Amino acid sequence: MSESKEFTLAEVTAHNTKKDLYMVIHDKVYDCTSFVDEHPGGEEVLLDVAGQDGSEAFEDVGHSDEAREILDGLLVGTVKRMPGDPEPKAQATATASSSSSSTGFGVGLYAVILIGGAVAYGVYNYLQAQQNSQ
Ligand code: HEM
Repeated sequence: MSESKEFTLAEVTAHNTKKDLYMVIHDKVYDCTSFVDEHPGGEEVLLDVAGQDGSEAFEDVGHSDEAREILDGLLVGTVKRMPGDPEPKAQATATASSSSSSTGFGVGLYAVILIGGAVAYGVYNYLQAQQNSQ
């Protein structure tokens, strides 16, 4: 099998058993069938993401360079994204976290405007009172 073969996500999904296990990591397709029994983290975790995008699961563990070398040896192709396919996992997470942090900033911004307005109003009233008393 050549490394340049392209798979749609639907094609990868079909390889979801212990005897035929493909996995997508960072938009590359890996045939992990021969590695299932050797995985130091056990076969269960690999079966959990069989035929799916395992990028997040793989990165969460903080696999070593050695693990990444093994991964290179299992490469069979790349993902061919079709219209309507879900976004790559890693990117989807980044978008989600950046949008949540921008929401936080939005709330903070409102607070600054409100407090700033209240302070300005207080100062204005104070100055008026000062002027009136003169
Ligand atoms: C084909 C993809 C994968 C390869 C080649 C691989 C390879 C390895 C290797 C070599 C180790 C030993 C520690 C290290 O060198 O980092 C390891 C540990 C581990 N892996 Fe994976 N792994 C893969 C996918 C996954 C996935 C998808 C998960 C899901 C959570 C996972 C979970 C773990 C865990 C929990 C350990 C720690 C085991 C321990 O220290 O007791 N691995 N993996």
